[in-house]
Amino acid sequence: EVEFRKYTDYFDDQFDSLESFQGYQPREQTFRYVSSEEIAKYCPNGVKCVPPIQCPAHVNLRSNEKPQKCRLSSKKWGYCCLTGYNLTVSRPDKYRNHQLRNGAMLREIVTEVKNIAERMISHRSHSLRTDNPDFLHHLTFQSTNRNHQRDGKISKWALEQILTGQLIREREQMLPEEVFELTDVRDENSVCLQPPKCKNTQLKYRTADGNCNNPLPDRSFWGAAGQPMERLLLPAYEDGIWAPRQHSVDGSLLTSPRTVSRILFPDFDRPHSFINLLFMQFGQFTTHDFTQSSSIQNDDGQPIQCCKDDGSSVLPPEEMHFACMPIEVDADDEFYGPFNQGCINFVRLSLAPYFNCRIGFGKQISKVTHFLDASGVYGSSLEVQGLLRSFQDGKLEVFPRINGDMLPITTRNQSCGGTSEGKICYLSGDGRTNQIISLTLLHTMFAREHNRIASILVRINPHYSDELLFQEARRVLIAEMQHIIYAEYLPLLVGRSAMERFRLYPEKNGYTVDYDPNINPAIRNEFSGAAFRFGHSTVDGHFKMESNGNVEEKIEIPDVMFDPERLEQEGFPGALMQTLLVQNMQKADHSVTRGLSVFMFRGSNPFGVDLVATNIQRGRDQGIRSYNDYLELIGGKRIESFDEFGPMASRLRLVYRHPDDVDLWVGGLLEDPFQDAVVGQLFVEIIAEQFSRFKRGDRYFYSNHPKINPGYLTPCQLREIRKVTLARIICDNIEPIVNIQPFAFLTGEFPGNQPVKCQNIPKVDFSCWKS
Ligand code: HEM
Ligand SMILES: [Ca+2]
Repeated sequence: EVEFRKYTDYFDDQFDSLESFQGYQPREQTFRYVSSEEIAKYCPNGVKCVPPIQCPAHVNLRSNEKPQKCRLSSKKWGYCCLTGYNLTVSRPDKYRNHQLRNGAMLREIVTEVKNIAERMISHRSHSLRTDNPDFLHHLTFQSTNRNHQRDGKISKWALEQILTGQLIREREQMLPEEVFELTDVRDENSVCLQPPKCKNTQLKYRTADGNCNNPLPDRSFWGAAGQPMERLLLPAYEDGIWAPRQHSVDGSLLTSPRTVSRILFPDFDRPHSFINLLFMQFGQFTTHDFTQSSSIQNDDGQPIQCCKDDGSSVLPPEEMHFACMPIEVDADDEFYGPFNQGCINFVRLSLAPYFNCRIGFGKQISKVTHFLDASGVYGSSLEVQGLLRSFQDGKLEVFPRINGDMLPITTRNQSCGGTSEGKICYLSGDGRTNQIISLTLLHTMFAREHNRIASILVRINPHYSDELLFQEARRVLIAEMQHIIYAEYLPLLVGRSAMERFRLYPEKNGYTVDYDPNINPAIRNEFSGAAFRFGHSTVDGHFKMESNGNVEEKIEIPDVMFDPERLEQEGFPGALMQTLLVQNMQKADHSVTRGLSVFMFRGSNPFGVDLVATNIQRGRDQGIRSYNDYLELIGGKRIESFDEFGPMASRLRLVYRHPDDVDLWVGGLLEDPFQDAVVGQLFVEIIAEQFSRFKRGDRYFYSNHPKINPGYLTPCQLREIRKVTLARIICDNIEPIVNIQPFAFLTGEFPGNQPVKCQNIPKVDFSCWKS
């Protein structure tokens, strides 16, 4: 505690002396915090004391302000906070109170339930056949160089903890909070995970796995690969620990997500009026930088099967793995019915272990670094980074082919599905690269950009070693990506008001001093499990490939999932990029292409997986609370009648019993876009909150001041990075693009965005990198 105070004071001193900095505009102070460490009895007039989760760290606080701690009525401490204080979301109180047993009895219980937990985990159930469409779905959870054994071990530890907690609660009828307070639930065989240690907190370059970003010793792992997702609100797990949300507030079972999908998410062609498919594809590419969940597997590492072999129905309970949550399909399903498919495979997500054998509610693991650090290009571990480098002149390994440099072809025969002997599949920093061909194209483009930067750097600094060239080029590429995200991507996605309220616009000049070591950059479940999945609605079912202004070929997206081979056809990458630039994306609404909702990953099957149903089931698996709770979190009014959803009311009534049941992903997409944003207001808030964490919780954020960022850019370099646009990167790396709209995410028809010659798009001058 003492050390921590010293550290934050140190930051404060820095910030005070920085105010005179060029470009740093002190904002009007809305509220002066007293002393952060003191716990106040009352908050100043008009300010409420709320649990920390309700006081998002970014709103109305300046970099040098820390929220005042205060005493909540529950005796715990909270924050004096200007936002979120009208929140009343509370946990349903359906557990009987209980007196804790004495220590000896507890130990006995722990040993007993641990044995049960272990038996559950090692029970080997059916493994999914490789020709099942869900097999490809399962592949999207794989990392580039997955260490099966290590992943399996960590997943096992986590499950053991959680199942132990669940079993104790059930047996002893305890409140989840009481279970969490048990301080010692280990026995002699327990393996307790310790927080990783960071040897050097002043490294110039980011680590590969994101460790050592936060300079405080007890937080150095924040945002690192393998750390859990966190939450905006407490989970809606039905037992408070990990049981999925499966019941309506009236006690009946929630409707199957497949039924919700059929009734609420038809496939309409509703193109956005001025945003193109590149925006959609860049969104998925960015997603894969900050999140990758993982599904629980059989003990031997094989994917779990939850439906009968022929898919006609779910497995009988005694044969079903505890991680199964199969999606049931109605007999009258107009799509799956004729194929006699009564069941879609679905397996729950892996969890991250708590440190020191503590017990808490289930927290889903994310396998990639939570930071926006181009981990999709470089991998989320040193091991993968090593695999991707050529170790010559700082470059990534690529292979010159007919269309220019291509990513290495992976020899792991499963990366494009089990039945794909001889299929071409590429290797990059992310395991999902081959999922759809346009994603593979972006991975190819950014690998080329890295090598382009490295080759310029070696020219101006011939004395640099391979390592130095690699790290410098990586640092530049990460800065470019961060700049594109905050300057070009986000303003379209969340709109002007949120960009301002959450202070997300990149500064025009000078350094930023926004970093706050109190902000954990970790992904929120609500963000990755719901809000950022808005993107699924923006996907178009076809790529309309043009030639001289005529549509020459319509490529159906399921035909280019896990099958990127066309990138090797002469001219194809350029033609596909041109399509992404000119074809409009679909609107973010309650319409999703059948390419995702029934044909996804169909391979050679007549039917595929339903991504809409998967998103809904995933939210329930993660215990994401219902739409209404989040409306309240952002200060909105709860929906009391379905009529408030307008024309969708009658359809909603068919699939939900009560407005409080509406799943977050569903409710969010039913909202009209908020002002000039792509998504509705609730998703705007959740997304902006997260991107403010990516900015303010990342010490290495490209524009951070030298006193904050050990890998800071010089003023001259920063000035150059601010010239970067996605259009420039496309010009530099994708042939034969010679004309392009300056603002790459808007179609060329958008006023003022007519395509211009590449030579008229500003370029980064690398002379600032000479040393
Ligand atoms: C281009 C076609 C796309 C396909 C085939 C696709 C497919 C998938 C699949 C299969 C999952 C895992 C679902 C689960 O089991 O929970 C997923 C997750 C996700 N997708 Fe997509 N997606 C696409 C585009 C997008 C776009 C455009 C965005 C956002 C702009 C997006 C955002 C997400 C997010 C945030 C997740 C959660 C990732 C995680 O935490 O593991 N996706 N997607
Ligand atoms: Ca990352």
